[in-house]
Amino acid sequence: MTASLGTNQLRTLTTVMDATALGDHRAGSPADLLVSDVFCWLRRGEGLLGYGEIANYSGTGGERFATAEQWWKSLLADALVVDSINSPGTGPMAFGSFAFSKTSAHRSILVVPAVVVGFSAGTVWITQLTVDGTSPTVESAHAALCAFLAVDHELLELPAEGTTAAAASRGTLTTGALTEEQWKESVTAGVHAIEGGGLDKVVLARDVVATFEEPVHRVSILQRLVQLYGECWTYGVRGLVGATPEILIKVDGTTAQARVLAGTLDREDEPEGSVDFATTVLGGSTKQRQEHDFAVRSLVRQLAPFATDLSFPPEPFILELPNVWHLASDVTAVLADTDGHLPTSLSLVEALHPTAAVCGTPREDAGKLILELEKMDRGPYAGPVGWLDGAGNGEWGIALRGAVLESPKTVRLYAGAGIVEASDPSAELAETWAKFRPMLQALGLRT
Ligand SMILES: C=C(O[C@H]1C=CC=C(C(=O)O)[C@@H]1O)C(=O)O
Repeated sequence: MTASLGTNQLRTLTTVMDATALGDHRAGSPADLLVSDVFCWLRRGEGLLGYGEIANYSGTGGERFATAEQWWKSLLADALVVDSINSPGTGPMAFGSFAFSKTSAHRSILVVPAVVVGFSAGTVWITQLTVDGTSPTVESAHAALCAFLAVDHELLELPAEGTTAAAASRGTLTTGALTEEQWKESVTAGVHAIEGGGLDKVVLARDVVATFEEPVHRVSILQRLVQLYGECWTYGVRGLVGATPEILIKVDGTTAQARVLAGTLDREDEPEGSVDFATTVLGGSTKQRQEHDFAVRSLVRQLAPFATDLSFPPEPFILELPNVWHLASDVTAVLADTDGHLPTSLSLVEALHPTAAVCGTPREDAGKLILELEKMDRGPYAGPVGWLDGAGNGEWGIALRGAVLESPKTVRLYAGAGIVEASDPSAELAETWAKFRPMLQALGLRT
């Protein structure tokens, strides 16, 4: 583990944001406040944006969640907090992204920003965080935000509205770890492993690499995802960007919620299709229902020890996204209090990750097969991405429908599909293309 923080205690100040203090800067909606290296967690006009970095944790291995939590707790231990709002996401907070696998070389991170702007239920707040011994004030918080927005404005020539990240620079797509044929062979091997007994489901993913002539604009990727995939959670944590429809866990006080997805239908194959059509096709497919049920059961099994009450509807609903329909189940839990302590969002992430929506059933066997068949390090793909605060609240999505900006002109995209006994390799391959679509659109490689 490595960690960096100033020598002084963490000090934070949270206050209702005064939009007029932003002067010329875009005042209103979160999308107006996106800048090139912003930390981002947004959905339907609500969420959190972070600017700058004052402290961070980074680590690898099986203990990455526990060591990150310890680091966060030690930072909070003597923090000086002034918070006039006191709701999830106010006060001390950090953005995070964790590697999918404990064997990954990719470093999991928690990053404490210098300034946070939050949007929730009509309230807009600003938090300034310091570790350099200075005490934030209402004025210094707004001034710091203005500085981040102004610098970015000077550095970045934003593409005209409506243009896409890569519109100015042609991009090419190349194979990642496996060719399409090789990946289909891996799917066939996965199906054989399931037929052999002991394994019910394995989620197999693949990567493709987009290379551009000109540097891509991270900010316009985020803008485009927010604009096109408003129903999803648009995330940006350093080089990791995307718009996920799946929530691993959200903690708000004593309540926890998850949105479990598994079971997919490409909307492009059925341009005239409606939600009713998707209900019939997805809901009526034993294969899709099986895939979904494994995912729900794995989440519920892992969450149950932390809950006094846990509920989910008997039937999944259809989640309609611009690219696909999914079978979806929202699970709600009342968290159990142990010796006066509720589980934190990060401790639940540790217990729940990876669910059968991104790994398989049984988890251990599926995990081993993924390493063997995918021939790649998933890095942060399908790992938890989101934020936590000082009170234990947080929102953690599963990093799907995303990509890693590996260099200014290179972007690696990831997508996977749940494999069960009835899986057809060509259909699963087509499904990965449907799941690449949000990032391809954001990069201007598809309409
Ligand atoms: C593994 C991915 O999606 C998961 C989430 C929803 C539906 C899925 C499916 O139908 O296979 C996957 O379990 C991905 O987007 O890369």
